[in-house]
Order: sequence, then structure tokens, then C-alpha cells
Amino acid sequence: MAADPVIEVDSLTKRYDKTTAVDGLSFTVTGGSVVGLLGANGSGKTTTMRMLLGLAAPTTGRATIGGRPYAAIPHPAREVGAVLDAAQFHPGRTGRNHLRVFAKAADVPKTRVDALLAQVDLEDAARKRVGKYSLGMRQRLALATALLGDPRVLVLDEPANGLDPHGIRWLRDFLRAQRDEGRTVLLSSHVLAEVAQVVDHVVVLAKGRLVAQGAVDEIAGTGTLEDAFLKLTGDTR
Ligand SMILES: Nc1ncnc2c1ncn2[C@@H]1O[C@H](COP(=O)(O)OP(=O)(O)OP(=O)(O)O)[C@@H](O)[C@H]1O
Repeated sequence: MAADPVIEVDSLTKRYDKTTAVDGLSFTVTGGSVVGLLGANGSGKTTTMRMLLGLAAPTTGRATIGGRPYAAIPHPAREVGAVLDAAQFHPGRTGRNHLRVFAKAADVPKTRVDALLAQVDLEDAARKRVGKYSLGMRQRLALATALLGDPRVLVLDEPANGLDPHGIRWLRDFLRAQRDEGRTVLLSSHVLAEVAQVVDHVVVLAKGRLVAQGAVDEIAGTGTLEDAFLKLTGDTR
């Protein structure tokens, strides 16, 4: 397993008018690890990922993948797979057609499509229109899309959102398999329990700022994981 930092976030800040969505955030993600970016709703997770993926410009600071800002990566689909919003699919396309269209756009051989459908357990639904897919199926199709270019890095925004217990178990197994294949994964969640079993390391945000980082058991200390998380993220309801 490589120990080099693959994702580097350095003094990253994003301001929108009066809102500071991300405030001087720095962290690194080591190659071959699964890292959870955690925080309550509105703590800046999505904004951080959007800056990492070149979808929002930092006000100050820098975010790089493999040492380069996303925009400077020569063949991004082969380097980074991302899922930011699993709801965005053309509802009339079948799962297989969706992947074929994206394979073409990413210059990936379409022979990869069936293997990916099998990998995310959508073989039986390959000819079904995406508009008829459940949320869990759409999440899995989004993961297959992210994997089209066989990237070594995955960036996943709230991949467990809306999944039932079977879906969450499936996701955990999927993430373990990605790590076993040597991929580096950054995923966000506002529910620590969803991801605690699979992440090597967590980065905890509150109001755009880093409030803790480390292994899950370090974050928990002597109390329960949930108490520590709620205390750190300022959610004491
Ligand atoms: N385009 C934008 N314009 C103005 N404010 C924004 C914009 N994007 C995000 N924000 C604000 O920045 C803050 C952080 O939002 P962000 O979506 O990054 O948080 P999050 O941790 O991903 O939340 P959630 O779990 O709800 O998705 C929020 O106060 C949000 O309202």
C-alpha cells in the first residue's frame, strides 16, 4: 500500500457573500485508504468536494489529486471517479445505455460496461429504464459510472444517503473491495455510524472548519462514538 498523500487539501476557503462555507481547511488522504469527511448538514462537505473536483473555485487555498488541481489532470476519468448527485440520470435511458453513453464520452471501451453492471449488482436491471430504478439502484449506477475509467481515486458525496440497511451493507462491502483493489476513497457523510465500520480515518468539519481528524477510535475516546461525533459537530439535539 502506498503511503503518499493522494488527495491534499491545503488552507482551503470558500466564501459565498456572507457565508464562509469552508474555512481554512487542510487535510490529506493517503493512497489506498478510505477516509470519511464528516459533519452536520451545511458544514461544508459538498463545497470541499466541489473544489477538489474543479466544480467550484476556492476563494483561497488549494486542493489537489495526485499533486495536481483537477483541471490540470490530463485524463480525469482515468484518475478520479466522482459521485456528487446520484439522482441526475436521464430517466428514459436504461442502465446499460447510460453507461455506454458515459463510456464513449470518457473514451473507455464499451466492453467494460457489462463488467461494471455486474460489479454493482445491476445485471438484472441493465435493460430497465433508470426512471424506474430505486434510490439504491441509482446510487449503484452512479458508482459504476464513477468506475468507468478505472480511476485510482473515488470521491463520493453522501453515498449512503437514503439507503436502506441492505443498501448500506452493500455499500460497505463495495468500499472494502475498492480499498482491497488499492483505490483511495474520500466519502462524505453526516451520519458517522453509516461509515464508521469501513473508514480508516475521519476528517470532521463543523461550520466549514476542521474540528478533529484521526482514526475512528481516537475520535470516540472513552465515550460512545455517537456522543463524540455530536459534540464535535455541535449537534446536540
Ligand atoms: N452556491 C452556494 N451559494 C451560497 N451558499 C452556498 C453555496 N453552496 C453552499 N453554500 C452554503 O455553504 C455552507 C456549506 O454547504 P455544503 O453544501 O458544503 O455543506 P454540506 O456539509 O455538504 O451539507 P449537507 O450535508 O447538507 O449536504 C452552507 O451554509 C450552504 O448554504
